[in-house]
Amino acid sequence: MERQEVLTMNNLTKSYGNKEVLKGVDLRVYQGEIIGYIGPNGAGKSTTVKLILGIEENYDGDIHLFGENIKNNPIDYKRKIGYVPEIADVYDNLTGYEYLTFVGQLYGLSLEDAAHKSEALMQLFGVGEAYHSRISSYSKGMRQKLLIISSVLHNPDILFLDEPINGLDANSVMIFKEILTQLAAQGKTIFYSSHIMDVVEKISSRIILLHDGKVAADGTFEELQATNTEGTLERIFNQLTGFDRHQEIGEQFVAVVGGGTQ
Ligand SMILES: Nc1ncnc2c1ncn2[C@@H]1O[C@H](COP(=O)(O)OP(=O)(O)OP(=O)(O)O)[C@@H](O)[C@H]1O
Repeated sequence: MERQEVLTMNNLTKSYGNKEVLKGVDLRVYQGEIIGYIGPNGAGKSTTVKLILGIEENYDGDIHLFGENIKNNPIDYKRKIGYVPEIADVYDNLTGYEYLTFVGQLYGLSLEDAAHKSEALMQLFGVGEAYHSRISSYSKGMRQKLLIISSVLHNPDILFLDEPINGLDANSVMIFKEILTQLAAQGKTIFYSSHIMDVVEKISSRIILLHDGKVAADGTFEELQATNTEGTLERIFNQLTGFDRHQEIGEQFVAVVGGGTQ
C-alpha cells in the first residue's frame, strides 16, 4: 500500500535579520510516522515547527500539509493540527475545566463534548481531581498534562510536540509513550522534538537530525546505527554534530566554579 505523504518541505529557508537559520530543509513525512526531530540548541527545530504552524512567516521554499500549500489556505489546515509548545502561556486563573472547554470550543467542539472529553482525559492521565481547580495551583507535570490534553481534544491528524514530557513522572511518561504509539497505529502522524535522546530513540519510527540549518541525518534508529560507529542515539548525536569535548568542558567548568582559571 502506498504511504500517504502528509507533510512536505521543499528547500525551506528562513532568516532572522542576516542570520540564516534554515538553509534549505527538504523533508517528506508520511502518515503514521513518529518523527523524532532532533538537533543542537539553536539548530532551527522550533523555527521549522513554527513555520509549519503559521506562527512564523516570511520564508522561502514550500510547505505542503495534507497535499496543500499552507500559503493557499492558511486557516483551515490548522484544524487538523495539535501542538504542544515547549513553553506555553496558559490562562492561570481558569480551572482545567474552563481552559479545556474553551480550547475545545475554539476547535469547534460543543461545550458538552469538550467537557465530557476533557474530564475523561484528565481522569485517565491521573489529574481528574484537579479538573475544577485553578491552573495556578497545578504542579509543573499537571500543567504539562493539561497542555497535552488540550492538543488532542479535537482529534487532530498530525501532532507537533516540543519537549512534551517536560515535568512528567516516569509512570506518566510510560502512559504518554503508549498514547503516541496507539495514535500512530491509528494513522496519526507525530512530529516529536526533544533533547531526551533515550526517549526519542525508543519511540521514533524515524529520526531526523537538523544541524546547521540542514537535515544532517534521516532514517530509523537502526539505519543511523548502521551508518555511524556509535551505539546509542546520544553518541550518534555527538558524532553527527562533531562534538566530543564534553569531558574537557565539564572539567574547565568545574575548575572555574572552584575559583581556578581555565
Ligand atoms: N524571533 C526570533 N528572532 C530572532 N532570532 C530568532 C527568533 N527565533 C529564533 N531565532 C534564532 O533562530 C535560531 C534557531 O532557533 P530555534 O528556536 O528554532 O532553535 P531550536 O533548534 O528549536 O533550539 P533549542 O533546541 O534550543 O530549542 C537561534 O539562533 C535563535 O536565536
